[in-house]
Amino acid sequence: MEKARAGWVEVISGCMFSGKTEELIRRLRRAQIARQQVQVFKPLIDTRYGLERVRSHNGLDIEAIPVPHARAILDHLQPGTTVVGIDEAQFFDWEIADVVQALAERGIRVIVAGLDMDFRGEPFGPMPLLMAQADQVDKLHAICVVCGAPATRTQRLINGRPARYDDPVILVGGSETYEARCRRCHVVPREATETP
Ligand SMILES: Nc1ncnc2c1ncn2[C@@H]1O[C@H](COP(=O)(O)OP(=O)(O)O)[C@@H](O)[C@H]1O
Ligand SMILES: Cc1cn([C@H]2C[C@H](O)[C@@H](COP(=O)(O)O)O2)c(=O)[nH]c1=O
Ligand SMILES: [Zn+2]
Repeated sequence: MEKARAGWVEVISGCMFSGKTEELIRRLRRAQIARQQVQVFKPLIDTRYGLERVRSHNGLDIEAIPVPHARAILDHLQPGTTVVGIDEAQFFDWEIADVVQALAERGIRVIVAGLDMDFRGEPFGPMPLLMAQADQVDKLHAICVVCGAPATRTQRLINGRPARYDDPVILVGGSETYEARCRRCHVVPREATETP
């Protein structure tokens, strides 16, 4: 008996503005050109660019299905789908790792994009687990807006000042609240006395 085609998991990670969504869309478009059947999912929490699209900071976009939790991806999966894209994976519950594994076991190529670290520089949600279980991981860099070096961190600014360590982890937003920064220029005050 012929063995089923093996699936594959790719993770595209990095800080905000590093080109994760751009790269996700590039890979998905190439898959469509290759006549693969593609489905794209995103967490319902991210409503920045309209409900049913994933969009990059420089305006590329692709149709996407918003889902309230990871398991719902399996409910929406169509029988002929061969490639699944998932954006903003850091916002999903931990079950996303099992869902991604299950898709790969069904022979599907899964391409996941998400923030590796939150604004504090700490691992973000299920991303470390997804990265550990992936077949391929690409960590992208942005440009530090302060010094021009490669950026690996995301700076959160509240009223123009660095957000403090005890701020809530989840705050949906774009360039009005976040900047790409290198390790040296990234600031997260821990103590009240450190805030100007
Ligand atoms: N500091 C920055 N460094 C690099 N690209 C930036 C920066 N600020 C804005 N951009 C724009 O953001 C685009 C990447 O957007 P996107 O793919 O949505 O990133 P991500 O999904 O990683 O947040 C770049 O091609 C560039 O046009
Ligand atoms: C660092 C950080 C980011 N977020 C939010 C802000 C945006 O809505 C997304 C990231 O989008 P992108 O496609 O990577 O540009 O995540 C957050 O909620 N908490 C954080 O610490
Ligand atoms: Zn810098």
